[in-house]
Amino acid sequence: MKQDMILILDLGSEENARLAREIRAMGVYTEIHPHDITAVELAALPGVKGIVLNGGPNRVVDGVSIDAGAAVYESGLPVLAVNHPGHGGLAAWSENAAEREAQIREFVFDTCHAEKNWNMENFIADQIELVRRQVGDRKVLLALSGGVDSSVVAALLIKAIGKQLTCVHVNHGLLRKGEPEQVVQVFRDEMDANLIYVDAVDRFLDKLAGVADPEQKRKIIGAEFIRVFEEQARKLEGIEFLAQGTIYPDIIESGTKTVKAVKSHHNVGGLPEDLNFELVEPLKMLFKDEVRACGVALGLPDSMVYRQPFPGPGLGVRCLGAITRERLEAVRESDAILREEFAAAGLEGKVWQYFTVVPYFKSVGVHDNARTFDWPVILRAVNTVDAMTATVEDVPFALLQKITARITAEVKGVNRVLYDLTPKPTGTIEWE
Ligand SMILES: Nc1ncnc2c1ncn2[C@@H]1O[C@H](COP(=O)(O)OP(=O)(O)OP(=O)(O)O)[C@@H](O)[C@H]1O
Repeated sequence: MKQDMILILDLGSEENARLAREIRAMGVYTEIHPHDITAVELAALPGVKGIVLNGGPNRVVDGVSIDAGAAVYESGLPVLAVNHPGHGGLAAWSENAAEREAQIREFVFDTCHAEKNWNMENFIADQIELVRRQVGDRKVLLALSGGVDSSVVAALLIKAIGKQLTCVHVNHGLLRKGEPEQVVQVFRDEMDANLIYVDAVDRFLDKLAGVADPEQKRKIIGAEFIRVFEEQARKLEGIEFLAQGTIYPDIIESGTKTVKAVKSHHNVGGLPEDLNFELVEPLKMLFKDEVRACGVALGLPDSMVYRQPFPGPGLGVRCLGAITRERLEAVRESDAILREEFAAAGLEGKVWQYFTVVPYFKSVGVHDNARTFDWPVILRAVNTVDAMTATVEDVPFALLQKITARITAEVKGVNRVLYDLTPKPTGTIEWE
């Protein structure tokens, strides 16, 4: 490993992740570890130059105050205690941004003498080496959605182990226009990966036929995905590893007391035990913006690396109620027009998330002097910082009119366009 590291020990502070990002932004690598790290574990971490004990009110659990073990205080490494009474250090990080930065810099550079050697090039070189060491000449399987995380894992592993990696992309019919094609083009054609493309559209849509309940729809999509992926995995011989796009927030977001509670929501969970894979998770120490930077450094297209968040069940939750192929096409086509027009208007990357929804009722319209009875398309465009609350984008009226004209002219079965003006709360971002 080529990097110096500042270790942040988790005493329950909610701002560990923020601090870790701030230090990384200064060019020094950080990791967050549980407060009860042992001397052996500590010695096994490469390049540690100093330790921050980030305290705060949460370090008292059930009346008992958590503290780091003797290993930390006896390590001989510089230790900065913050908001951790009885241990000196700082009473608190400053509220003032410039002062806070100065406090961090003083510890990282003046006290610990850490070097600024955290960058994507070093990270990628290190991960390639680690993956090669872990995998040897054996084989790895990856479920590749075309989303940011699994795409970056794929690009990294192709670099590290080439054809020892097999990627499986499942087209369940609920992806956006052009996405399955882009996965094939980028990974099979341009990066020469072993890519298995599974056309499971009929399977998914048949299973979903007549199912109107949103929760039920999500469950069916999730369960069917596991089934399809498992079938593919069983057909392949000699695979010992499963690669996953686990990222750092997946690991630390639940860690108020300790980071040991690794969340499994990101995993291709639910695979039968007898498949018995060992995991390869090369992005598990990266924050989302670092994952994107890694993707760019590996040569992935911007449209893949900067794509807006997309729900796991895909367009299935935007084709309201029981999914039909016709309405699903109306969602896909109208979504493509919305994305095209937002990009042309310079809103791509500025608006957090925007998409279209097609409900299951129809309304009367007129086209070429004839009566129509077709669906409406609902446009949604929102901004949010944390997805807990969201505001509605103030889209220029002329742009809304242009999008309306295109959708009603180009999308089959649609005769009306509506704009959703509801912030969150009271409306959620997605409709289902
Ligand atoms: N259509 C698909 N084909 C293959 N793998 C998929 C597909 N959909 C999801 N996966 C796998 O399941 C994981 C979790 O999917 P989820 O929809 O929650 O996306 P995510 O957490 O945003 O990750 P990503 O950015 O890779 O899509 C993905 O990382 C990928 O490995």
